[in-house]
Amino acid sequence: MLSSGNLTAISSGEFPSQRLVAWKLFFLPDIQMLEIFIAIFIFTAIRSLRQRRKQGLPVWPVVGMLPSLVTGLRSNLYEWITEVLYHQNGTFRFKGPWFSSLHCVVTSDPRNIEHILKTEFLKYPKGSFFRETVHDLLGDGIFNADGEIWHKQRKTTSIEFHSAKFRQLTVESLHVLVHSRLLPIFDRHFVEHLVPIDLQDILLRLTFDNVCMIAFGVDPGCLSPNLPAIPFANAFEVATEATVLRFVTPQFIWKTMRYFNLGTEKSLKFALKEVNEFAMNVIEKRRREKVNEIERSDLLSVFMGLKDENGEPYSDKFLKDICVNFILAGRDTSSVALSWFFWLIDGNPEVEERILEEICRILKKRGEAGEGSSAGNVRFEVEEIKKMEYLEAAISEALRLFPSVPVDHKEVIKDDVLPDGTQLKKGTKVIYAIYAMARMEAIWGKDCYEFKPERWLKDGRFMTESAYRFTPFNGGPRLCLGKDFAYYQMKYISASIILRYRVKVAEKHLVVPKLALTMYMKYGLKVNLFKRDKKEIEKYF
Ligand code: HEM
Repeated sequence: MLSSGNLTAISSGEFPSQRLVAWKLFFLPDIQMLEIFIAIFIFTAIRSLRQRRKQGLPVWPVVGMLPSLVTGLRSNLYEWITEVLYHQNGTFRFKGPWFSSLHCVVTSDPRNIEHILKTEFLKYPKGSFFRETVHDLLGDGIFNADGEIWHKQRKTTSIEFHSAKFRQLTVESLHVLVHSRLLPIFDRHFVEHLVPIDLQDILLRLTFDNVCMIAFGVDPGCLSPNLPAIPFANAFEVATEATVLRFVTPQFIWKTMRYFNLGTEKSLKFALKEVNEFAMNVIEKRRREKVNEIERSDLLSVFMGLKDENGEPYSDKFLKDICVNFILAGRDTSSVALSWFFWLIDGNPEVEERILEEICRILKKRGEAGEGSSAGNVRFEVEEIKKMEYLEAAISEALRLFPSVPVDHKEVIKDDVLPDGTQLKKGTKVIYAIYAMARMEAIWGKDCYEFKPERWLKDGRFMTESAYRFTPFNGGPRLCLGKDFAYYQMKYISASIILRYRVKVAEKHLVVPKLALTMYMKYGLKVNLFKRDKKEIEKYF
C-alpha cells in the first residue's frame, strides 16, 4: 500500500528503488489500460468493418450504423441508399443506435414490394411509428390512416374521383389555369426579358390552385400575374421538411425538442399554425356557404355530409386533416414530377423533338377545324391528350428516375418472411426505396440510369408497367387515387408549354433533390423560356 509518507519520500528522491515500484504502480496500470483500450478499439473497428461486407454498412457499438447514415444525409441520401442496396442485392437491414427506433429493413426488390403492398397487405399497415412521426402534420388523413378510418376515406374519395362531375371539373380547371394564368405569365416573362424564372415555383402554384379547385371548390389564386408571396406554401415546405427529419432522428430526441420547443420542432410548430389556419379557413367558408344554402359537390362537401362511427358529423379537426392530406397529395407530387421532367428534357433535345412532333401530328388531325398551325390558340381536347403516348412515356420515364415520393414506409404487425428470405419480427419497419429501384440493373437493365422514354413503348404504343417494378404511384389497395388525374394534368401542362416554348435550364443552376416528404429540387428549377419560331412548328404540319 502506498501511504502519503511513501509518496513524499519518492517525490523528494530519497528512496530510488521505491521510486521504481511507485512508477510501476502509478503508470503501468494506465499503460495497460491504454493497451487494452487500443486492443478493444481495433477489435471493434475490424469487427464493424467486417460486418460491412455482410450487412452493407459498418455496425459500431452503441450507435450502430448511424455514422454511415449521417454521411448519407450530408451528401445525397437517396443515392446513398441506392449504393448500399446495390451492393446488398436489393435488401439491407439498417441498425440504428441501440437507444433509438431507427432500426428497419430497406428494400428495392419488386418481389418484396408486391408482397408488402398487395399479397400481405393487411400485415403491413403504415403502423404506429409512421403515424406518430407524421401525426402533427397529417393527423388522421388518408396518408396516415389505417383500418376503418383509411377505408372510409379511400371509398369516398374513389367514388368522387371516378365521377363524371369530377372529370369535368379537372378538364375545366386546367383550361383556366393553363390558358388564363400560366401561359400569360410565360408570355410576359418572355416579352419583358426578365431574369430566369423558377419553373418549380410556378408549377407548385399551379398544382396548388388546381387541387384546391378540384378537391375543395376554392381558388386560392397563387398563380396570379404578380406571383404573390404565399405564406402557406413556405409553411408547408418547412412542415414537410421538419417532419421528414423526424424519421432520421431518434424519437426521444425529437420528442424532447418538441416538448421544449427547440430547433426544427419549433419551426414545425410555427409552420403548422399557418398550414392549419389555411385549411380551417376553407372549412369555415364552406360552412358559411351551407348556411346560405349554396350547394357544392366537391370532395370537401362530400366529406362534410358524412357521419363518423358515432353518427356525428366529422369534426373540423378531421376535415382539416383531410384538406392537408389532399394538398400534399395533389400539390407536391405532379409539380415536382414535372420539374424533373423539364430538367431531363433540356438535357435530351431529341426527346423534346419527338414530343413536339407527336403533338403536331395530333393537331394536324383536326383537319378543317384546324387551328393547328397557330400554337397560340391551341387548347387541347381530352381525346388529344390521351393520344400523346410518347409524351406519356417521357413523363413515366422522368417519374421512374425521379419519383415524387422517393421512399415509402410500412410496419409489419406479425412475424413474416419476405420473398427474398429476409426474416421480419413483428413491429419491424420496412422502407421501400422507390428512387433506388430505378437504378437497379436487375430491374431495368444496364441502361437503368439513362433517360429513355423508348423503354415504355412497344410498336410505338405506350405499355404500362407492373406497379411493383414501377412504384412511384404505390401499388395494391393503396395505389394512388389521383394517378389518372395526375397523368392528364402533367400531359396537358407539358404539352401546352412544349408547343409554345423551349425551356432551357439557366446556366450554372444547381439541381439537387431536397430531403422532404416529396422530392423537391432544393434550389428550384431556374429556366429561360424561348418562344418557338413558327417554322419550328410548321415543319411538322
Ligand atoms: C405525379 C403525381 C403523383 C404521384 C407520383 C403520386 C404518388 C402517390 C403515392 C406514392 C401514394 C402512396 C402514399 C402512401 O401511401 O404512402 C399516393 C397516394 C395517394 N395519392 Fe397520389 N400521387 C400523385 C398525384 C396525386 C394527385 C394529383 C392526387 C389527387 C388530387 C393524388 C391523390 C392520392 C391519394 C388520395 C392517395 C392516398 C391513397 C391511399 O392511401 O389509399 N395523388 N400517391
